[in-house]
Amino acid sequence: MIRTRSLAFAYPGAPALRFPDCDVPQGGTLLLQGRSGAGKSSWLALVAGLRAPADGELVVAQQDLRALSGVARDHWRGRSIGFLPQKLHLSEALNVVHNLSLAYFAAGLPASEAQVEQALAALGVADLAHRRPSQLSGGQAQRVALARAVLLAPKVILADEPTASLDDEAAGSALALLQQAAARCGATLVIATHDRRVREALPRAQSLPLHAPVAA
Ligand SMILES: Nc1ncnc2c1ncn2[C@@H]1O[C@H](COP(=O)(O)OP(=O)(O)OP(=O)(O)O)[C@@H](O)[C@H]1O
Repeated sequence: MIRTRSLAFAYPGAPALRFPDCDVPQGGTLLLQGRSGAGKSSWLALVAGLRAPADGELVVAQQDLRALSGVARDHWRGRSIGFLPQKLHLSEALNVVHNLSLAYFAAGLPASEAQVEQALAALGVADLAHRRPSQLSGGQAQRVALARAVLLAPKVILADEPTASLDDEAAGSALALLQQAAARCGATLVIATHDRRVREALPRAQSLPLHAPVAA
């Protein structure tokens, strides 16, 4: 679940971004929509506890994020949030299994290679376990990154423009994988997008339209 009230954030020297209130139940799907610069990535960073709000209430997966700081917030994020960033951030120094294992360190948990293999198998990429990221196609890398995002059965999955630069067939399959992964964890799914194909594919999803601040 995600609940925000009067949520605001400001980059130094920039006008405040003020976000509309939002209530998404556990297991619900939210499309975070708005054109480039409207604040989608900033909203995701607030909900992931990567940035602190300048103002407002923010409750994610039953946790009031204002009550958490430092290491406690990092561990909460590692256990509660599955993040599928637009740039996948897979380390070329590590193979696929070891890339996924980093999720345990971030959450302060002991790593389990068996669980990593299960997560890869659930996304149909078990045979890629010992490859380096540069040996994966774009679609395979996205599946691996999604396996990493859902490895610890997060309460909330945040996907930043998951269909950008994908053709129609690949976009459809990325959305189906995201929905299946969220359903398996009972997670709330947030997709930040300005791709109209996402709205068409998920007609029943809640929508949170964002608007860029008007320059003073
Ligand atoms: N580090 C930063 N410092 C200052 N301003 C920033 C910073 N990051 C983003 N902004 C500004 O904050 C606003 C919201 O940016 P944000 O990246 O959240 O938008 P977005 O909707 O995700 O855009 P896009 O679809 O292009 O990724 C924009 O006006 C942007 O220029």
